[in-house]
Amino acid sequence: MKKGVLLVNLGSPDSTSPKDVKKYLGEFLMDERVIDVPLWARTLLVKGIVLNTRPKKSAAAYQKIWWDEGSPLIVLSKRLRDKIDDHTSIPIVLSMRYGTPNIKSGLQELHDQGVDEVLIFPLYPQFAMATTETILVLAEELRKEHFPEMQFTSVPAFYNHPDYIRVLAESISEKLKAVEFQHLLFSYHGVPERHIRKSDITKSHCQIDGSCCQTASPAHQFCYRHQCFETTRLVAEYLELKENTYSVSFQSRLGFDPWLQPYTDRTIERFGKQGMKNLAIVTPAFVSDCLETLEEIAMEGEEIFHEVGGEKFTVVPCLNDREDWVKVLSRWIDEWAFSNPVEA
Ligand SMILES: C=CC1=C(C)c2cc3[nH]c(cc4nc(cc5[nH]c(cc1n2)c(C)c5CCC(=O)O)C(CCC(=O)O)=C4C)c(C)c3C=C
Ligand SMILES: [Fe+2]
Ligand SMILES: [Fe+2]
Repeated sequence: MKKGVLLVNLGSPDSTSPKDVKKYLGEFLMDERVIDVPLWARTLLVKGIVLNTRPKKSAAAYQKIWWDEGSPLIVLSKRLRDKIDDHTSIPIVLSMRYGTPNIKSGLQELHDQGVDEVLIFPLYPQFAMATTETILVLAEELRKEHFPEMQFTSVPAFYNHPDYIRVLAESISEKLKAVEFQHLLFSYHGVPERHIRKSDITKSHCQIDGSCCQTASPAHQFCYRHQCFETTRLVAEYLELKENTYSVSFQSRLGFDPWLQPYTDRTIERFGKQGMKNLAIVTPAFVSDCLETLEEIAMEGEEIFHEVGGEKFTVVPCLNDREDWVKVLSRWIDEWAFSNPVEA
């Protein structure tokens, strides 16, 4: 059998035009693992309401961060793929869950290269049904329908992997070594609380209260909230951060359901109002800089902080195509490809 890797990230619109943004948001938000309500309700909400208003607003936000080469998320993911490709001999293809290049074309590309054993590699450190799970489910549907001879293995969430923690912690320490900051905020993409309960394999562990995520449980294999806290705890331990000098918040909420709290925008506002002058922020749910880090955090977040009296707002870049990150990913891929040889 011949091995290959499908790296998968979230995806972006093809351009910043409201038409392309509408197409992208339509695909994204009609995913039953993103907006997890019955099809009729999702259709009414997304096609009847959200797609009539949000594309214009989102397109304006994308225009603020778009690069000459295209969407930062896609450009940075391509750079990462190319650098990994320089380190390893097995085929590496990049796909996006929404928009282009899509997962079907990625699998086709691997198939055309003779690959029949594929490592599906969702580029998300923490598991969520709206990210990792939707990739794995779609890939499996496509395999059954179009590539039945292929075999898939997938990379589990790496939120607590020592290599990931080290690289993330080093990236923070590099950015902050010459910066004075009073507090480091770990801002993760939010999800509706309902998603956490749905992913609870024990069906009773996740209460989304003060203690469940700190109490050992098999539910944590699929608990996004627990995994965010663990990433934070391990990075804080690595960097020897003192208690009360760091905390967790959740950004990018959409709609009226309760999402994971505390919300990032309100946290930034509260810090400023309490008199904090220097705030640093890191966004570990994203491995590539994107709309949510470059616009929502680095632009809007900074504006909120300044409006309430904050002075210095430092944003740690995502891992993107950092050399140590590329080396870690290449090694993980090589370990999968070469430590487990399939008999001829
Ligand atoms: C309504 C539901 C959404 C859920 C649940 C959600 C979870 C989730 N998303 C990411 C990563 C990214 N999201 C990005 C953009 C984005 N996310 C949503 C909605 C949900 N995300 C929307 C509507 C958008 C589009 C922009 C907008 O209109 O606000 C991005 C950036 C994409 C880019 O092109 O740069 C990323 C990355 C994670 C990790 C996650 C759950 C853990
Ligand atoms: Fe999102
Ligand atoms: Fe939990």
